[in-house]
Amino acid sequence: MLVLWIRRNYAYWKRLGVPYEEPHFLYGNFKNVDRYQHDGQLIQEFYRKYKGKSPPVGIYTFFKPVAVPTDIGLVKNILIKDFNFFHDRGTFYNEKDDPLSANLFNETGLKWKQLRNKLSPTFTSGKMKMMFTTMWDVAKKFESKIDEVCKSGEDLHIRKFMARFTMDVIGTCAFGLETNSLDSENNEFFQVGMSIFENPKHGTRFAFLLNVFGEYGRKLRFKLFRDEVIKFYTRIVRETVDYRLANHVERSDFLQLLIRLYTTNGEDKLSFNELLAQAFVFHMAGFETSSTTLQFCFYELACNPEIQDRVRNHINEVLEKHNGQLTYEAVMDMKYIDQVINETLRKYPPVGVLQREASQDYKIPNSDFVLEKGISLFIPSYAIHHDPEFYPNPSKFNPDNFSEEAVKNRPSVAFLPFGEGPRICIGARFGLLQTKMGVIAGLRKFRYSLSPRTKQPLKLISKFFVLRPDDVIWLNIEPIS
Ligand code: HEM
Repeated sequence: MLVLWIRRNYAYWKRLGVPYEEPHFLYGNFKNVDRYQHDGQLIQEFYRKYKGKSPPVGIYTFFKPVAVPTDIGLVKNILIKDFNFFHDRGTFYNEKDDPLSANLFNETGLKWKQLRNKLSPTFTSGKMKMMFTTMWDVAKKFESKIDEVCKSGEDLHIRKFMARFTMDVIGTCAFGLETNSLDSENNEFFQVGMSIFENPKHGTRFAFLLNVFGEYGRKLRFKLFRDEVIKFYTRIVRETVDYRLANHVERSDFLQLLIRLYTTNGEDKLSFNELLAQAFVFHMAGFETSSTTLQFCFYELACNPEIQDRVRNHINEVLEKHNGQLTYEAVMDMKYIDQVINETLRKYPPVGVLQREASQDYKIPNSDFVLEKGISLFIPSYAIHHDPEFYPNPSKFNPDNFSEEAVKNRPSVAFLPFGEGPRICIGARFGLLQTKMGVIAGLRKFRYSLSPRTKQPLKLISKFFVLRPDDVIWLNIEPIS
């Protein structure tokens, strides 16, 4: 019976006449993910093979059919124009046993929409401006810690360093907590936060399996996160909320905005678990994505000294224009850094595949194919970012890919580091700002080159979805006189 069921599932794309990749009997087309490949690179193989031949290619995660759009027009329709058909991601969560998992990223339907409306005001440019000074205080400390490493003559372990910086930024901006990870890694915040990605409860493959069997997963009481992670965040958020309410403490951070929604009696009210899940996702999504971006950015700057010099000169020129004052306006004026960060996000998008699920049948325009209700979609952002049609010589690190002219001449959805449409990353502004602060603080006074200890070429992996280098990147640092 089981074999028949599996065979029937694996005949899905053939029955519909959609070109497809032959699946492995158990894993579908995801046999090598986690072990040899990250999901973005795997999907890239299918994208390259079927682009121009069929608007979607059919694959399977385990037994579930997944459509991979290979046509940029279709990508735009799914993410933006016909979003009403594709408002959910279809990712697993289990509100009852793992409250952290019922967050904005995983929520579906009306609940997602209401939550998104409530949370969007948290991330306006006005709010970012308010957080600027707090962020820059952490960045200055980051600069002084680099100075210490520089004076010691040791190489810089770039992953840990960047993670410590972004952990402290998000710790203070999201929770109002001085996490002090830059002083020492031996604090619970850093250790537990890092463990989510270093030692995830499930690998990418198993997380995909949970997406396939969501209902059964909930019945069997599967969780996305380890018990110690759930306990830690529940305790820390509970203690901080109780303290602020009892002592009438108000701060300009994300938690304060969530507390306001928690204490209101109006329609916008959040329960404690809803508050907890959002505080958690801001923390989790907020530090690792920016930290990994900074890591790849400094790696590329070390490999491309002329670009590194150009960024440093640009910082100095803009600062001079702003009377030497590092203000929010001066940072916004540093356009070449935006180009460098965008090029980093193009080459190394932290999230290499965007997920969607069809909530109703969808006929693909100008074709006979119908994406049926319940079908998963994997938008191949990593593959699109490495497509020579949009980026000539895609393996070259070239910030000029983001000159005004170049951006104008490309479809907007050819650049998807934050996704697109109503489900675009809610924290994109914050992520970009903290990454930019890291670049400024890291580059003003120091020059970087690749240490011989760094293995080349870089091998990419993704544990728990976020792309990162498999081996440690070590950099040499020199002071700039
Ligand atoms: C460089 C930094 C970041 C990158 C590259 C990034 C990337 C992404 C991507 C690709 C998505 C999925 C979008 C889609 O499916 O269309 C996403 C969603 C999300 N991100 Fe980010 N992110 C970053 C920073 C942040 C920060 C700082 C926060 C919070 C403080 C955050 C919170 C979220 C949340 C809550 C969602 C789910 C949004 C929804 O479904 O409505 N991210 N992010």
